[in-house]
Amino acid sequence: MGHPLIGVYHLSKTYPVAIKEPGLQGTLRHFWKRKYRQVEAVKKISFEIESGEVVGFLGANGAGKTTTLKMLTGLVHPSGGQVQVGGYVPFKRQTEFLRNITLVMGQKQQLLWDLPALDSLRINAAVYELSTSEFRERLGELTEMLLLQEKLTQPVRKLSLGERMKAELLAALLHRPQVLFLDEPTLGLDVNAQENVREFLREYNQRYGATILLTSHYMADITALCDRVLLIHKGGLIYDGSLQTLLDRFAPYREVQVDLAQEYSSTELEPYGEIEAIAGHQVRFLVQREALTTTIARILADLEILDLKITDPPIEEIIGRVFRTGITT
Ligand SMILES: Nc1ncnc2c1ncn2[C@@H]1O[C@H](COP(=O)(O)OP(=O)(O)OP(=O)(O)O)[C@@H](O)[C@H]1O
Repeated sequence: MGHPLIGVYHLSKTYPVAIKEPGLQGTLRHFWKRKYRQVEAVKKISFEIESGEVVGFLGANGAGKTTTLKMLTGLVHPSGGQVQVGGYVPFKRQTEFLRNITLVMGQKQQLLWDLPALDSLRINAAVYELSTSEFRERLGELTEMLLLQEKLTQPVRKLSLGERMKAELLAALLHRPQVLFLDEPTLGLDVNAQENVREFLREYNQRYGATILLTSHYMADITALCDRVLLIHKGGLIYDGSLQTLLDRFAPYREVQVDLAQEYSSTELEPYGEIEAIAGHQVRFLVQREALTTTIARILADLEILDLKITDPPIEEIIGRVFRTGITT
């Protein structure tokens, strides 16, 4: 058996954080003699990822996802354990390693605000030493996949958030990396733009056999792209396995959102499922998966409704359940 493409073994990161005591005395003492507290952001996590996999990396705010991605890309030095990506030690930041990977952070941008994206892309092409024909060919291909045609010649500040994110992805993928680390690539985008980005990532994975590790707060991103998920909680890895198993065990219900044509009292609505929230004419129910079809049939038959939507419960809700119930496998 060969090595996995990505190997992470007992990887840890502890950040020293200076503590300041309150008041002027504290400030002076802080100045002369700092005291540090250790924050264990990532605690001895281990996992392996094979070439071509798309893996979801889930965890609540502050769980340690970004820190892990930074160790995988060599931006942060691990405090303990080992990590290799494609046979390279990320923190050495060797040119060959950097040519093979990319890191996209939804909340940070690399494109220059006042310039057309095309100008920034030319800079990237020069940094990665692409020939003119390689640049043209990749630009053409990615522009078409991302439906960005006439947008690249406009100053970035004039693009919508979704268009900007797509241009960021184009910039991050111009050197055709084989391993993509994506931190919240759909953050803040509207549903339609989220869908476009997802569709693009799926196509990129299939066309180039690229490996993707991605974090997202949107369950829809994960269900659309990932068969496998890693779940991190307070720095520790608490689940590594199929998404379906996780959903079956910890999200045995779905969320049904109904726009009612008239007002109903909660007593009238209760028989249809556990009421999560009522706001005006909108009600959200939690319904067991196996009761879903019969429940929806009853809602449609009994109530006057304008619209009905079925979604997976939010990621935070699932993580909460996993943690409360505990994983035994
Ligand atoms: N440079 C740093 N110095 C000190 N502490 C840090 C630093 N970066 C992160 N931390 C702490 O480490 C922990 C993990 O943070 P991290 O950003 O990895 O979490 P995350 O899972 O990515 O969260 P989010 O979803 O909010 O981005 C947090 O408690 C955070 O405050």
